[in-house]
Amino acid sequence: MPAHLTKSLSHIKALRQASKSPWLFLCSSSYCDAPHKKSKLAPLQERRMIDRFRLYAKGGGGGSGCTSTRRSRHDRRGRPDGGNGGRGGDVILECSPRVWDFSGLQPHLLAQRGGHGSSKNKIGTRGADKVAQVPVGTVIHLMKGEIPSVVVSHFSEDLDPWEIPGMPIGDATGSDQHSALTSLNTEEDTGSSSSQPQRTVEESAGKTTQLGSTDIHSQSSSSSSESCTEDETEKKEQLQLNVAELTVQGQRITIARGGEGGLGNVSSVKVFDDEESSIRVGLPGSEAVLILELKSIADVSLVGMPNAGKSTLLGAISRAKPAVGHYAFTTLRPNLGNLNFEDFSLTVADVPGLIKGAHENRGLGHAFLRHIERTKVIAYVVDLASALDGRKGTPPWEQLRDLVLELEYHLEGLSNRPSLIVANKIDEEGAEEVYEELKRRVQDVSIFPVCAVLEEGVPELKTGLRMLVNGEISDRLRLDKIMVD
Ligand SMILES: Nc1nc2c(ncn2[C@@H]2O[C@H](COP(=O)(O)OP(=O)(O)OP(=O)(O)O)[C@@H](O)[C@H]2O)c(=O)[nH]1
Repeated sequence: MPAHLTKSLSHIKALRQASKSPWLFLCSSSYCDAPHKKSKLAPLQERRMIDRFRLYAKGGGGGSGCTSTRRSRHDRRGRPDGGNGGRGGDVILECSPRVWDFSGLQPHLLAQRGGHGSSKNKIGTRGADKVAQVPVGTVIHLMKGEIPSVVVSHFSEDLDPWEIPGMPIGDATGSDQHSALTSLNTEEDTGSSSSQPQRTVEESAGKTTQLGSTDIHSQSSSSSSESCTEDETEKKEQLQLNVAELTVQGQRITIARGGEGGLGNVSSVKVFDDEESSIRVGLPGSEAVLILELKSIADVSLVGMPNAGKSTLLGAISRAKPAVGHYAFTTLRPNLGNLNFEDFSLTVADVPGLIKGAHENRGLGHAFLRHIERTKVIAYVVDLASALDGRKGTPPWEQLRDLVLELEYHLEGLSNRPSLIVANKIDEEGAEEVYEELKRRVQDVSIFPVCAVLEEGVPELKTGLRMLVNGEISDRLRLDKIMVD
């Protein structure tokens, strides 16, 4: 036996012997455990969401048709009885609230190919669809391939007798479904979105509908340009079309279609010999390369520094139950809550805390600045008590200045939308004076003093939010209206 092996064997024997002694056993077991101990990962890195994802999808190829002849004693020449090949499966994206980002997605989605036809007229089996779940608020940019098509059959709600599947529907569900999959601008024709003609989508297994003309908000076009400036490589690859948005639970779109199966010789299609083989072979599935981008969709975003009390506030104004903690970045994902009025409801997103330098991807950075892009109204939440009693926090007016700057650095004009200020933690000692000072230093925008914990000032705030979303008031927080020392 080679010398080094003898040496290691004797080492193992020594360890075994040592483990019989209780003292040494403790030592050896702790030694053995060491490599299994989970290394402590930085929590933010560990849970950083994936909000952009490049996806390749390919539909399953069609199965081949069969060439077969059935002969019998009575029919010596025989009759063709080869069945057609089965159709390949589709690749489908399904909108689901169970997933929050794209971390669970595979970069290559391939659907199953169709089965081959066989004798006795048997048609090949249809290839299984590949269904991948994507979060609510997924925007799809197309780099290569066909425009995705809506799968209508998936919607579980029963249709009313007067509704025809696939027709544009006037009610809320229908309009949601309709607006959810709208063709967006190409980069080249940004700005001409509203005048784009209606696009018809090719039929996909008899389950497709027409895509409506685009009515995409200016934010989408700005986001497309923003996303491109952000990633140079994508720019080179020429992101040609931003094609769809998935906003309603259960929506499905086909991003790559399965190929049709080849014809069996039982089909009464006359073919010449040289065409024979090509017509029998199933067609390949379509291919697509997509960029998925996640943006949550809400009417109002609560924007504030970490620990300002945004999650507590969301819980106070809606039925949402976000995690609340006295440490920064308790919120790692935007929480959504519904604010219901008698005749109206609006969605509020609690966006994770922004810090100085968020536009350079500090803190939770870009991921959440993008969520703000998709909200109509901004509610700036400031902590009145952050600089009280010798605490080293930032006074509310400075918090506001930093927040506006971060939004503007991220995307010019992002802060220029209807806004209000929530002056939170009014219950703390000395907060009243800070609130008075805040009113003096910040002008032209409504300030609502609130104690989120005790739900004080919440009804007034709700009314303010409603009026902003409805467009009854349109205050904006402007940098030159914030007085900082
Ligand atoms: N005194 C007082 N404390 C509050 C109030 N609202 C929230 N807090 C406390 O402030 C701390 C932070 O609250 P969160 O709601 O987690 O703050 P957040 O802004 O969501 O924090 P991030 O998730 O880091 O962005 C918690 O300890 C809350 O209990 C309030 O009105 N008064």
